[in-house]
Amino acid sequence: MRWDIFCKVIDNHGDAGVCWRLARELAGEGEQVRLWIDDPSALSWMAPVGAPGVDVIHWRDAHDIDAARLAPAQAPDVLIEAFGCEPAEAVIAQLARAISEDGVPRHWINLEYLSAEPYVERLHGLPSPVFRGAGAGLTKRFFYPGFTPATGGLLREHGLMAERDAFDRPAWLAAQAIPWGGERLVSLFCYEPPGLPALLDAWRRGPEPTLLVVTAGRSSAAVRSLLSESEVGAGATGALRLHWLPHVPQPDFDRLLWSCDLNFVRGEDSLVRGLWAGAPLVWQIYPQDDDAHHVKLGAFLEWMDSPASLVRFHHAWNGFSDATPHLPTPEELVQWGAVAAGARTKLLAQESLAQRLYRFVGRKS
Ligand SMILES: Cc1cn([C@H]2C[C@H](O)[C@@H](COP(=O)(O)OP(=O)(O)O[C@H]3O[C@@H](C)[C@H](O)[C@@H](O)[C@H]3O)O2)c(=O)[nH]c1=O
Repeated sequence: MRWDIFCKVIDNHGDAGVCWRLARELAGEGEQVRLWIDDPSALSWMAPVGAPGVDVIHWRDAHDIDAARLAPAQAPDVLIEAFGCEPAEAVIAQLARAISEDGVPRHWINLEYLSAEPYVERLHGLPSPVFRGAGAGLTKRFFYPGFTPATGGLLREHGLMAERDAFDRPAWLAAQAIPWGGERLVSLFCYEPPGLPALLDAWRRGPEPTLLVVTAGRSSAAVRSLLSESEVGAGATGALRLHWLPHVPQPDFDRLLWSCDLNFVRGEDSLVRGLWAGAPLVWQIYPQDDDAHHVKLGAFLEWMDSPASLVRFHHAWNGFSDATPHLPTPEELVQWGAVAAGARTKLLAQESLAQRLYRFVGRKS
């Protein structure tokens, strides 16, 4: 089938990250995928070598499409609109014309944001008639990723767990030049978490040595802003050593999470990757103006069966409470790890997002 995925980059890397993973996975299943994206710059490090079967096209090139001159077979079988981004009219026109001409079932899907809130099960799959523009008269359907069987599920490639099981941690760390000496290894991917200064301070004071692998971009800027020049230069402060990771391709980002004893993730895609890693994780949720993210975080923590210590830590890390995050004790880390592993087991018993997407469009995976 032909799949057209439309992606508008709003901010950060989640829009491109989710769309790229989906495109790559569908192409891996033998699909023809065009990923239309208005700002492909992040793909230069996220996916530097691309993927067979995925054409990345700049959104503006859609203006050159003359829908009236294209055969229906050139229209998408499935048009995926990521996060309500309103795909290019020319491709919608192509879809509409093909539907009217060849009678082949075609689909327009609005891929939504991930949440563990109950509304996701209610809204997943609902139709939304289109009244305006080139698509007037068509119906799109909502596809909500989620954590339960009644939702659209989570992106998970075939064979991911086998790869994770065969993963050689010391070899990968050495290949990335991450100078791990056997100490507690922690990854940091975040915005500017209110709990960061307290946590850096706690790591600095010990009691055990920690190597913090700081990802590129906002995470690294946030940490650097809290250290002195000499600490940044030395890459160390007290019991804490720091490694500044450059932007790495998505598969290496995943391997970073597989390597660490504790992962700090943010947004949407890295949360899912943290769940597949199965190690203790702490999530900085993408903040929303109306504080809707408070409820969203609560729903996720509840779905995870999080113990009180993990809930408290999340509230402090995200600034929902005045408390400062304390270093998790070894016992707490064990408990958080058990919770993460349990969550992963629950998810692995379910179909992946791509498998559910196939059923959604009436195909077997
Ligand atoms: C740091 C780093 C990230 N990545 C990838 C992993 C993920 O695919 C992507 C980061 O995406 P996220 O984890 O979702 O976090 P994010 O904060 O970048 O994206 C956010 O963007 C907002 C607009 C959305 O509303 C949020 O829900 C969220 O998706 O970047 C790499 O591939 N290499 C790297 O070195």
